[in-house]
Amino acid sequence: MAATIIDGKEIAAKKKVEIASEVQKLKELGITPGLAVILVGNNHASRTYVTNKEKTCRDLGMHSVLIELPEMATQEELLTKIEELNGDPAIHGILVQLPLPKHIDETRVIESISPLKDVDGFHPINIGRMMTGQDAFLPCTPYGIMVLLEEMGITVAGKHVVVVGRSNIVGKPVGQLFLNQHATVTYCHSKTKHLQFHTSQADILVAAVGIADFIKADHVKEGAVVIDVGINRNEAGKLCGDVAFEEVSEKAGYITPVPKGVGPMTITMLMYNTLKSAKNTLEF
Ligand SMILES: Nc1nc2c(c(=O)[nH]1)N[C@@H](CN(C=O)c1ccc(C(=O)N[C@@H](CCC(=O)O)C(=O)O)cc1)CN2
Repeated sequence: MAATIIDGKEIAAKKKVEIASEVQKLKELGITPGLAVILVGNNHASRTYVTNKEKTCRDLGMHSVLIELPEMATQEELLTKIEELNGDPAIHGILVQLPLPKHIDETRVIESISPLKDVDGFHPINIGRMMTGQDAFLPCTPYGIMVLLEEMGITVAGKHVVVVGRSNIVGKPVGQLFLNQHATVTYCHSKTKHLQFHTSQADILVAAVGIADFIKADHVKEGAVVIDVGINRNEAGKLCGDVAFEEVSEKAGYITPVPKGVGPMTITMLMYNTLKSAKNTLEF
């Protein structure tokens, strides 16, 4: 039987209505959640994401600031800008769009953002808090995946989750979030031997490798939940995920499509984190 499609666009739309309503309540108390997004250089995809972030902010009634720096901006210029935003009371969230140009040290930049405004959830303090189960800003794509499963009524506790990929942005943190919810987690990566042996045992399989159509039906257990985090272009230039959707959807129980699966949740959870940060400034 064909898999149930997890409609990320629809779930994101529902969440955004909830966020917009919370934003209105906060505005009545005199606080408008504010997000600053910094874009360095001319990466075409990054510009599209940043424009979508700005638009979503406006749609939800939030304040949004876009700071554009040229490709050749120095690391010092970027750090000075972040320092300014760290001290700006109208800004509750700061995000530096990744990837950065090669001459800029990404780790140094992420660590310069105040952990209290790190709505991307990439700062080591937020990562550490997440790992120890404390309140933290959770990275938006992994957080979005957890919300998708919750909205679909898919339980996580006791499940065997296999994550293929170990990036700092998606693979590592998503495994941790599953562990926090009492799943048994296996990480696979480019050096993993017998990949299919591992993936075919997964109750929930997360593909975050960045290779078009990498996960085939043979990698998947009958009835598994398959989460596709990939955003790739195939030889024909068509947007596609890490999962060979046509064949895998014949075997899986649930599957996220690309586009309109995990992707729309990333920006939605960014809005959620910005709202959360603004709420944190409320004095009781
Ligand atoms: N500072 C950050 N940089 C990057 C992040 C991030 O979370 N923080 N994630 C990605 C890019 N990204 C947001 O920044 C992002 C990627 C994809 C989507 C999305 O909605 N994708 C659509 C398809 C879009 C298309 O047509 O190209 C989908 O899957 O439906 C949203 C946000 C790297 N950088």
